[in-house]
This record gives sequence, structure tokens and C-alpha cells, in this order.
Amino acid sequence: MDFFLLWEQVLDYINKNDSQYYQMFSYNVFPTSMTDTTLVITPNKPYLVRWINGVYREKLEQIVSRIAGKPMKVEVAPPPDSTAPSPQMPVPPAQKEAAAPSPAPAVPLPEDEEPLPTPVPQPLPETPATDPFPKEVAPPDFSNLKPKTADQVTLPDIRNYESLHEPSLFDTLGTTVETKKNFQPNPVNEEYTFETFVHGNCNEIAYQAAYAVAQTATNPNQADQKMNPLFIYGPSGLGKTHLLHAICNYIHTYKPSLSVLFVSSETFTNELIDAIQNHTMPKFRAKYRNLDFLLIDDVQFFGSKDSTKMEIFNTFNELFDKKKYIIMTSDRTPSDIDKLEDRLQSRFSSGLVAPISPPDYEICCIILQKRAEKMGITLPKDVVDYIASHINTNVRELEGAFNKLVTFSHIKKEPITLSFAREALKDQIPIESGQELTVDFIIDTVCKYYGVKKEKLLGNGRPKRIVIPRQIAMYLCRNELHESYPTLRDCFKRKDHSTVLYACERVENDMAKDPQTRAAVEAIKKLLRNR
Ligand SMILES: Nc1ncnc2c1ncn2[C@@H]1O[C@H](COP(=O)(O)OP(=O)(O)OP(=O)(O)O)[C@@H](O)[C@H]1O
Repeated sequence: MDFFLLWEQVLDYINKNDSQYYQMFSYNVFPTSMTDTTLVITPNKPYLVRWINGVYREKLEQIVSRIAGKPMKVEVAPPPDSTAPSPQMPVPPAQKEAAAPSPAPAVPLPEDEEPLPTPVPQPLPETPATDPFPKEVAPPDFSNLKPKTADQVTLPDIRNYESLHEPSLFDTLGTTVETKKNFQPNPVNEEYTFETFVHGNCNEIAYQAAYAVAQTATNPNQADQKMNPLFIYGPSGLGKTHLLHAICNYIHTYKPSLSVLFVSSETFTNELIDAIQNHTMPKFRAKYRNLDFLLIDDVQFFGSKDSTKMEIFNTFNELFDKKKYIIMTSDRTPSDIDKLEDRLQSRFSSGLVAPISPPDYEICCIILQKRAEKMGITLPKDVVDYIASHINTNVRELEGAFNKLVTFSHIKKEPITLSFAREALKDQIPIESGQELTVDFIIDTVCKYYGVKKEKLLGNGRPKRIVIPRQIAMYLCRNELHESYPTLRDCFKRKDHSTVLYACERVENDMAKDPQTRAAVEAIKKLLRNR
């Protein structure tokens, strides 16, 4: 069978049976080749490779094998250009008091891509048609929405640097956290909303899904049980807990009458043990089983707690039966949680499993700029670039670096410049790391990337395959090293510094218009960073 036809049938199967994933597969994943035993598929987003391998590959193999009528493997190949980012500025949900916004789709719809043709419907014999997710779901319409007014500018209290760090959400372990309506004090952080969450490739599915789930509070008719439970996973400091807070805040704003409970797995476990010891299980059950939304942070810890597993399972079943939502976060996929028994693993995976990956450079820049904007601080572009290009695996660390910089600048009464930032952040970003970044190193890297000879790049030849790398090398030297135009004129053996100036402007323009140039520059920057 032709692999396109096979893939169409796979999509059709997913549409009927796992419709929460249908859009993601049909818009973002493409079959690329097939042998007798293996179908190779390629997602157009690098994070989907990890997601499919971690969450859905086994299931895909079963589906493909059934359609092909023989055992088949599925191989997930990375997209040809895994470096091209396309982040979006955060789009806030409505601020309207009365009318709540319309629901978001479970997964993002890339603006620049047309949907594939509808798959040929050839259902597998033993697959009952289930309540399919609408095929033509438009992306959320945020066009008439405005961001929240920026808070009053408050400079941090420089006497207490630690207080500048966002409180670690692990600090709340052991405390039951509930929306304002039910408990005092209210530990749900009102700052953590969908509007303050910057989303892009690295977290789009999780963001959209969390937003869609929150919206079911105001649109119960739109509730899609295919997203229940919602399981958000990813490494530390990437905004999983932020999204849980955002859901709580959203419901509190638009539907405060609903009962929402937000706990860490630790709290759940402690309360359960307490209830067993004090013979108060009925009270415990009444608390956990009469909710509209249960949000549990860090469920990876359930794996090691034997005593809780049965209770979790029963709690889940009861909430599911009542069609109440459960949203969980974890640092790994359900199948990677050690010692989590099969039935819990499959419960956790039975809705939408949404990944969050480390942010790319652009997302880090936006987060920094938003933080600065909120504090009324102007952060020079080269400082944003410096921090974002060095600290981009953990948003908590990124924010820590920003807070430290602001504090130091306040204490020393000095403006934030690149050299000030280098000095202030030398513990986080060691200056001596790896090879020194120099004009020569940048030129060598660009030459290597494009496969051109250094003497050609520094020569006077004008073929396009030399001019483009030459201009990109000039742009990178200017942006990464902040060398002056006359210095760069000499380094590049040009007669006039306006050649360098023109090159920098040209590359900047091309990057804005042409994704290929943008991707190339990002790829080279990555090479420079990993030197
Ligand atoms: N995409 C984002 N946009 C804005 N802020 C973010 C984003 N991602 C993370 N943050 C911020 O980073 C900090 C850490 O996020 P959070 O605590 O939600 O991470 P986490 O993934 O739950 O980490 P952990 O697994 O360690 O609990 C918070 O201050 C959060 O607001």
C-alpha cells in the first residue's frame, strides 16, 4: 500500500478514536517513506519528535500494523530544519467581565499552513465511532483582546534579594491550595495567568490545551472529554505550574462558583495518610471527589507512594464518571513514571498528554522584555540577547538572572549595559566558558556552515553563495560581539564601513521576511553558543 494512503487511514483512525490528537497529526506530521517493516514520519516541529516517541509511538505502531495487516514499526524522523523557530507573542484571553471568550482548540493550528485534504474515511472494523472533535476548529479568536494594563512599577526591595525570586512553587508543598472562594489564605498566584504566559513552539500544545480546559468552565457544552485528564509534562522551571495557576485564575474570574482544588501530589499524599491515621476518610473523599476541577502538580511523586495509588485511582474514576476535569503536571510522561502501576499510567495517558520543552531564544527574549516592561525598565537589546542566548533551558533561571541584574543595577546605581550584565551575571554565565567568541571564530563558523573558504568570504568576489555568508558573518560579529563598524570594516577587509552597515541591515530585513535566512542565522548562533 502506498504510504500516503496508509497515513490517511491512520489519520482517519486517530480522528475517530483519539480526536484530541487529530489536528496535531494532520497539520504537523507527514509520512516521508516506508519500507516493508517501517513507516517513517516527520513532524514539522522538533518538539513533536520527542512527544510522539514518548507518548504515542507505540499506539501508532499498533494502528499502522492493523491497517497494514502485518507488524510495522514507526520511526519518527526530525524535521529537516530543526532550528527554525516561529514563536508567537503571547495572546491574552479576554478581559471581559461578563462574556467569556470562545474555546481554543486542543492543539495549535499553524497560521501559515493549510490543512491537508480530509483523509479517506476507512474505519477499522473494531473501532466504534466516538464523539469526534470538530474537524474544522478555528484557532481561538483573540483579535479584539487587549493585554492587561501593566501593574504599577515597583522596584524590588534591594534589602532582600531572595524576595526578588518568584517563590518556588515547591514551597507550597504540604499546603492545600484552593481558589480564593474556598480557602484563606489564597496561595494561587494571581500573576500566573494565560496572559502572562509566553507561548510558542516549545509550549504551544500545553498552553492551548490548558486554555481550552479552563474555558470549559464557562462553556460546559463545549467540554471535550478527550482532553480529560490533561497531563502536562516537561523539565523543571518551564511553566507547568504557571499553567495550573492560570487555569485556577481563569475559573476564579469567569466562574467563581465552581469548586477547584489545586494541590501538589505531596499534599494529596499527606492528607490521605492523615485521613487514614485519623479515621477521617469520608471527609477526605468528600473533599476530593466533589470537585469540578482537580489540579495536581508533580504527579511523578505518586510513583513511589504505594499507599496513595488505590485512592488516586478511585478518586480519578469518580471524577471522570462525573465528567469533572483533572489536570496534572509531571516532569516526565506517564509511561516514564517509575513504579506507577499500569492502570494509573493508562488513566493518566487517557486524555491529552501535552509536552513543554525548553524555550527557544526568541521566547526567552520575549519573557525578558515582558519582565522589564512590567517593571518599567528598559533592557538594552544586547543585554536581552546576551541573557537569552546563555540561559535558555529554564525560565525560572532566566527570571532569576533578570532579577539579579535589576537588583545589582539598583544597588550600584548603574545603568544596565552589556558589560554591567556580564559582570553581574558572571556566576550564572561564566565568561571564560569554552572558546572565546571572536570575529575569527564567527567567520570560521559561518564558513563551515556554508561550506565556503575563508579567503573567499574575506575576498571581493560577489557570487550570491559568498555574499550571503559574508553578510551574515558581518551581522553576527556586530550583534554578538558589538564591534564597531570601522573595526569590522578592517576585519572583513572592506574599503568602507558602510558595507558592514548595509550588510547588517540587509540581514536584519531578510530575517524579518525570509524564514530560511532566519533559520540559518539561528542555527549559526546555536553553533556559536555551543562552542
Ligand atoms: N512560558 C512562560 N511565560 C512566562 N513565564 C514563564 C513561562 N514559563 C515559565 N515561566 C515562569 O518561570 C517560573 C517557573 O515556572 P513554573 O514554576 O511554572 O515551572 P514548572 O515547570 O512547574 O517547574 P517545576 O517542575 O520545577 O515545578 C515561574 O515564575 C513562571 O511564571
